Amino acid sequence: MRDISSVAEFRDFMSNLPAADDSAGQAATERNAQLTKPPGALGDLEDLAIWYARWSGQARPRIDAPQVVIFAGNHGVAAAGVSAFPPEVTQQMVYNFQAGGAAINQISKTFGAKMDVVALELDRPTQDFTQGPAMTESDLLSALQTGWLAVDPQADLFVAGEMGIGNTTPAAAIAAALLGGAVQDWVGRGTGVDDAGLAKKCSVVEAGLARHAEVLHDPLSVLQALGGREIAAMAGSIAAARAHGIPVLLDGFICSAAALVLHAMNPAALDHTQAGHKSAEGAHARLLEHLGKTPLLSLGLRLGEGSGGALAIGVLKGAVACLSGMATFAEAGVSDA
Ligand SMILES: O=C(O)c1ccc[n+]([C@@H]2O[C@H](COP(=O)([O-])O)[C@@H](O)[C@H]2O)c1
Ligand SMILES: Cc1cc2nc[nH]c2cc1C
Repeated sequence: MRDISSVAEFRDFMSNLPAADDSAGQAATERNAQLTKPPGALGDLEDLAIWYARWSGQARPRIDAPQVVIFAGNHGVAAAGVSAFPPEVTQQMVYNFQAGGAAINQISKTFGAKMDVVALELDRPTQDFTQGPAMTESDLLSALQTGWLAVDPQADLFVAGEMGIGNTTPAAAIAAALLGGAVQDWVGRGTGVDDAGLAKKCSVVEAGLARHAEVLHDPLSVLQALGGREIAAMAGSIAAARAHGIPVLLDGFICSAAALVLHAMNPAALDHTQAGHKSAEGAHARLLEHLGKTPLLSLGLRLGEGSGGALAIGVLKGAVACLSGMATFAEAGVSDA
């Protein structure tokens, strides 16, 4: 599928997802067993490389063209005082990404990833979700499409990142809506709000859940009612990567909330993804548990902008280089056990 032309078509795609390439996975598993190391000595790197083989469809894969995309969006709820920073920082950081001055520019460069920045109508924030749906259906579709089209079909690895002042609030609202539990368990300090800010975030999320109670059973309606453009774009991009056969590294809490929407639509939706890292935003660990994902890194990051996902490119590249580049016992003349 080259594009999505309606929300219904997206739903259809999500219920008919492409499968992994089991024969590439099988060949990679057999090769891994012959490599010059004690069985299992590369630990989680072995399963990681085999996972990449299955989802890239290459028995002896290489990672040469990773792509990081940062989706930026603005949020009506930001006006309610839910962030430690003012909303204009979203646009200012977009300029910083474009000028090469942000953390993600340095991390992408370090791991040989191309980086794209996609700003989604920053001068038209979503509606405050305590007052009405954050997005119209047409806003939702347009953000899903923007995300879908941002994925370079030639990329061999994709990292979904975001920038959006206030967006830990919609991310928490999505998680609370789809997974239940106490709102406080999903709300955290984001960019560093104080106790009053934290209490405000909880009441905003409570009000959003109450306002949209009738649509909470449907994941895409939750995304429309409580989400944001960059969150919907990340969801669209993760789905597009599946369509193109491109494995994905997820980033932090907001990226994982976008991924959760897809997972709620189809429990197999994230099989082509790995959690790049566990963020310091407290609810991220809980969210990853629900998604059944073990993070590759846990470095206390709470930056967003794809940073944790992009750092994990290094780990995945190392895993794949070992699988594909190591000699076998027979090739190296090393005695097998
Ligand atoms: O990725 C994370 O887990 C993460 C945790 C806390 C904050 N952030 C970033 O900080 C912004 C959202 O924080 P806030 O306080 O404005 O909701 C947004 O630009 C995110 O990229 C990101
Ligand atoms: C400065 C700044 C940089 C960011 N990068 C991602 N989210 C961010 C939030 C702020 C406030």
